[in-house]
Formats: sequence, C-alpha cells, structure tokens
Amino acid sequence: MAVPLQLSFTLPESRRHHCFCPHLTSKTSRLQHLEDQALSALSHAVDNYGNVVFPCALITGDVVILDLLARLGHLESGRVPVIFIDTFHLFPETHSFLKSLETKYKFKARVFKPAGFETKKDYSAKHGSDLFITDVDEYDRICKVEPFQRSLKESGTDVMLNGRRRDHGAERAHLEVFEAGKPLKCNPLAYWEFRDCWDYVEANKLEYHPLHDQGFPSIGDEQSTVPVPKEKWFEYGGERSGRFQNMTNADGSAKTECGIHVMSDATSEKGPAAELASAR
Ligand SMILES: Nc1ncnc2c1ncn2[C@@H]1O[C@H](COP(=O)(O)OS(=O)(=O)O)[C@@H](OP(=O)(O)O)[C@H]1O
Repeated sequence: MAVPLQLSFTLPESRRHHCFCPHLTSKTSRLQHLEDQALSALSHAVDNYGNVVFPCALITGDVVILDLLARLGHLESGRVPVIFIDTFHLFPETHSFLKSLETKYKFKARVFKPAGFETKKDYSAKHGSDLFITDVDEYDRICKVEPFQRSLKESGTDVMLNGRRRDHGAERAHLEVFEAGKPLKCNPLAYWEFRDCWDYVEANKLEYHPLHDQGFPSIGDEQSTVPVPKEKWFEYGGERSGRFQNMTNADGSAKTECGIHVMSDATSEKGPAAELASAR
C-alpha cells in the first residue's frame, strides 16, 4: 500500500509543487525540480535508514538514478550497493553495459543468479531452454523472484531504490516516492515521465543502454522484450509497451510484471516498513 508522502518524507517548502508540474513549461526548470525531488528522496533514504540498496536493470531511469547516486557520492563509497540479477536470459549488451557503468562510476555490482547454477548451460541442463514458455510462473520464480529476494535478504535491506514511475501505467499508476513494504521502497522518479529521463540523460551526456538505439524503450529478458516504434515511446505506458507482449499470467490475465517486486518476507518484521506501518 502506498504511504502518504508526509508520513515518511517531507519535501522542502521550495520543492513542494513539482510533483505534477505542467505549469513549469521550461524544460530546464521542470528537470531541475524533478532532479531536486529525486535527490531529496535519495538523501532522505540514505540519511535515515541503514542498508539502502539499488537493484538495477540498467534501463533509462536506472541510469538517471545511478548518476544521481554518483553525484551524492554513494556509488564509489559503496554506501548504496548496486544489485544486478543475472537471469541467464538477458541480452549480451546488458552485461557489457553494466561493465561500462562499473568502470565509469567506480562501483562493483553484487551479482545474483538463479540458485544452484553458475552458468546458463547448468540451468538449461535442468530446466531446458523454454521454461519461460512452458511455465512462466515457475520461470519467474527461479530466474527472477528468488534471486531478487535472496539479494535483498543477504544485503540486509532496509530500503530498496528503484526506477518505477507512474507513467509506466498499469500497476504503477499511483506509485508514491516512498512505498510501504518489506523492505521500504523508494521510487525517486515516481513523478518523472519517460521524456524527463531522456532529457536528464541528454543534458548530462550520459551513456545509455545500447539497445535503446535499436528500438527498445525498456529492456529486460530477451524473450519478453521487443522493439516499439519511436512515436509510441513517450505515450502513457509507452516505455513498457514492448515488455511481455502477448504473454499471460496463470489466470489468463495479460502479463505486465514478472513479480519481482512482490515480496513478503525479505526482511524482518522490525524493519522501517513495520515502523512506518505502525506510525499510520
Ligand atoms: N536484472 C535486474 N537486476 C536487478 N534488478 C532488476 C533487474 N530487472 C529488474 N529489476 C528490478 O525490478 C524492477 C522492475 O523491472 P522490470 O520492470 O524490468 O521487471 S519486470 O518487468 O517485472 O520483469 C526494476 O525497476 P527499475 O529500477 O525501474 O528498472 C528493478 O528494481
């Protein structure tokens, strides 16, 4: 359940009005406001909680968050570790992009793989090469959800950062900057739009995932990611429109998520999420 912002995090007075900021017609002022908000959220998380981690899929919004964390000094210092799930089904470009970012920002990601396997060959020997077709829920559990939960548990995670935004649509339409749960989630870009992320990347001349130039607005596993015509990228929900196309959940509903964020027991009952819940 979303936590009202004021319970856990208060924006400075000067920054109150920029969550939805249509009145800010200048691209530069809009970006400056959004940037300030995201930096405030990240600083709030780091200054008030113990273990803050960033599970990173290396898509455009994630690159923005990495850059903001680097500006705050939290990447090189290791204060905010970057978590990377190698699902064994990622594009090769994703692995090389990670290496490039590690060099640029001077961090080393904590890499987690499906339990019990070192390589895709080991994994395929047991599960075959098409588990994601024959049993997508089991595929998600083995390759994404379990390694993700393990990564949070082993990192003793109090707060998890991520790049989910309202304009992703579907389940994310009402996202807040801080979101109760175990662990607490911090979504510093919740009110950003996809265009804002690209404006930030362009303004700061950041390197971005090479597959964006091949027509992919969002990038995950190879089998659940397709290119999207550029004119659709910046429509509401456009970024994720190339993910999970024609895939369904076990109940027959359209698939929009892999369940990576559905976590129940990654941390103890006494974490910050429990504190927030009891404060409500
Ligand atoms: N490979 C990998 N490594 C580490 N963390 C990852 C990975 N894939 C997904 N994530 C995390 O899950 C968030 C949602 O990503 P996706 O939307 O791409 O996932 S999915 O659609 O549910 O498959 C994603 O949020 P973002 O920060 O918006 O990318 C991350 O928090």
